[in-house]
Amino acid sequence: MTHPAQPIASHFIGGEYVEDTNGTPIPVIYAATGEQIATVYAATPAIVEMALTTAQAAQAEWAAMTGTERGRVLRRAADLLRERNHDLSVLETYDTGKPLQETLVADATSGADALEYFGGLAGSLTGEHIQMGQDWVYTVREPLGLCVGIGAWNYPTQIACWKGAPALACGNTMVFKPSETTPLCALKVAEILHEAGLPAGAYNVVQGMGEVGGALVTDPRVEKVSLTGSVPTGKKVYAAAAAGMKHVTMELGGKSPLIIFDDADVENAVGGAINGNFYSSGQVCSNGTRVFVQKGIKEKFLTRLAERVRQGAVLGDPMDEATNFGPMVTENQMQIVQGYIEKGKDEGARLICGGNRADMPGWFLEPTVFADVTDEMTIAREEIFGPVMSVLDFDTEEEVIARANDTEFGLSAGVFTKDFTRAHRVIGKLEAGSCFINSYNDAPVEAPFGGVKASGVGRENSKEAIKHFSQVKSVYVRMGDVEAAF
Ligand SMILES: NC(=O)c1ccc[n+]([C@@H]2O[C@H](COP(=O)([O-])OP(=O)(O)OC[C@H]3O[C@@H](n4cnc5c(N)ncnc54)[C@H](O)[C@@H]3O)[C@@H](O)[C@H]2O)c1
Ligand SMILES: O=CCc1c[nH]cn1
Repeated sequence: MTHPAQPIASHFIGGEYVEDTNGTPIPVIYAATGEQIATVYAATPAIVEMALTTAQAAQAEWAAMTGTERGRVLRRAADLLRERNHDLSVLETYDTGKPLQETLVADATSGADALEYFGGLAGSLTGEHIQMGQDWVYTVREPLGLCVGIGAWNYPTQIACWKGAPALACGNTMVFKPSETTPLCALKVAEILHEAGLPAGAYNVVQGMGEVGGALVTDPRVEKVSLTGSVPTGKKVYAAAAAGMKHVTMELGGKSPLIIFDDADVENAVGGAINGNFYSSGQVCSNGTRVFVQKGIKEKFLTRLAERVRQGAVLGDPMDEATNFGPMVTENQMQIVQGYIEKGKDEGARLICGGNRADMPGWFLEPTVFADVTDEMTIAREEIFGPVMSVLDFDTEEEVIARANDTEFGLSAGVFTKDFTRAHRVIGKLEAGSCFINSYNDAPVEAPFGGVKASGVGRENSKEAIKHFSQVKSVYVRMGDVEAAF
């Protein structure tokens, strides 16, 4: 019998599902059991061509609609996502393995927020009037044209919406390629957008690995590439886009610092460290995986952290809403993370809790905390993308700022302290794009999201995203005669 997660077809192009079984088969494995629940086929060159031609052809009609009309479609799609949140969350859980307790509140709901927010902004996209004596200049905010979105596997619905919503609000069309690991959810986003009234072809989904992504990025018809992925992929995609002088948004990896001062509320700091390391089993780009704890509260912090992790983490069937900690997305990702745990032990970090594969089917790892981690250790330098928290000690504010910034990454950073003067002073000196004070990992659509340094270029969400999916035309208008030299 066909599994309920099996999509109607692999791709969504021109407002309908499209299949081409000549592409490489991509098995979809449910991470909680290891069972194959669906198969999709990577896009062939013919499918890539169909998607690009269709999206390019749809752009003029979509851009010609008023912003209010475009916004109405996006807001209708947001309503549909919310109405169908339960089914979409179940699908997200099948796609990623993340527990339903999480997907019910963080995935289709976050996608709906993006569609609602950018739908609301679409009618307000205006230019400026600049008076120049009698003459004047006006500016027009124009769409870029055909945009490509490429997703990572940790938030398949959210990423499809975070890229699609601002692109469409500005009058662009999109071809979106989900991660080959989680190909299911973006198809539903495309289906719902068209059900909400999007013109056929304005948002298309094609499946495939890096090769398909590469074909999309290098196509001369594409004006903009928005990637969510790792730093190595980001460097390749940015270079390929630059060769065609394309606009880019790069949402890449991190190794973010979370700094906890002696005066912090310990329970809140522990809560922040848990949210910053164990949500989605640690598979979150912005995670604060280097937890710097000032020496005065170190042992108190570690004791409460270990108690809360041991007593609170419920590993189990992700479809059971009592489960709050799911498996790694793939067996391969689990093995990568296991390798880092072994490195942590070998390099002398002190294991506080976890450290093992859980004794159950699927790719489950225990939430793991290392203490006495030093800056040179591999687990303190490389993005692990799994449930492994490194706790490092520090003495002074100046010292911790320098150590926090000593990384190629710059996605996020957090500070816990009761001294708000210090909180703002420290945040002001941290090299990171998305920061938190006495909190961690909040990502509302109203706030810009993105990194500095190797963690990325551009911003998603908020009004900032509009700037990254549109360009400004300026028009000088002379009201009098033209003076010329001859
Ligand atoms: N900053 C953010 O917003 C954010 C959010 C989620 C995940 N991430 C990062 O994503 C990474 C995990 O996701 P992943 O393993 O899927 O990343 P990845 O870099 O392996 O793949 C990301 C996407 O790029 C595609 N791709 C690979 N090579 C390509 C090429 N040459 N040309 C075009 N496309 C190509 C993949 O098929 C996939 O769809 C982590 O580093 C994580 O930090 C960042
Ligand atoms: O994984 C990165 C994007 C994100 C952060 N918080 C929620 N989604």
